[in-house]
Amino acid sequence: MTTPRPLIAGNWKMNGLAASLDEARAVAAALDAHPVGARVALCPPATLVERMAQVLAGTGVAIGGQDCRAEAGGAFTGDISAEMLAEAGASLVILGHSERRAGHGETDSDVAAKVAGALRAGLEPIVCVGETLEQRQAGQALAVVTGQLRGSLPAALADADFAVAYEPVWAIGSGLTPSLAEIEEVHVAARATLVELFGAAGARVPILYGGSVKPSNARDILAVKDVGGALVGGASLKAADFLGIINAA
Ligand SMILES: O=C(CO)COP(=O)(O)O
Repeated sequence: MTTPRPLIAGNWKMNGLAASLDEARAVAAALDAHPVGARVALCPPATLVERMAQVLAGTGVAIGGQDCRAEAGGAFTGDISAEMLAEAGASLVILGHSERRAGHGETDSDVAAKVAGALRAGLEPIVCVGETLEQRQAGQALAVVTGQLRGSLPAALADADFAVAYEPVWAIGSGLTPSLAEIEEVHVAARATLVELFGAAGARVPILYGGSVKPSNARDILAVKDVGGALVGGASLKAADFLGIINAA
């Protein structure tokens, strides 16, 4: 059984106006000049998905959304559906990011419904899980992560391409990261849960690490057992930094 290529995905969050597309262009040009083994994706704000897809058409960089609503359409002011993202040119979507879980009250079952919506539209979901600092300090990190996986991953994923991202909430944007041993402990537990839920297919699902990944720590983190890529926030906004991480994979 071959190991899937690592996935390095950039999450621009609510950053980026049209001028930022130059950074995406620079990433694609560098990868064109020096192809890499990793799969690469950029997830801009929804307003830039279509234009980024046009800018990056024909390059190896895939485009993702940062969230979608579960329904295909309807009276849901301000929301967008997976079908809309797909039509705009996205092939992936980040779901269940901690900033959505905390800031928008998304529960595991909300996330599972969104995952089903993404599959309906043919998008590859990247499903995020991760503990808060309080939960880690209380010794609950593994229970939180495996519980979120069980609640957020519908059975329909058994026949689909998807990825999981372990993002400890306290490591996001903080410059702090867990130790390599702590990352391995969570990824190994996440792998066991994926195998329990999806059998052999669960053994192949990429489990990304996210939270203060930068060029200087990417190589060590990406070498950890069961780390199958990275979900990168701040360091994905500048082409040079993002390329430093991509080249560490
Ligand atoms: O939340 C993240 C990616 O989804 C991580 O953000 P940072 O890389 O900025 O810590």
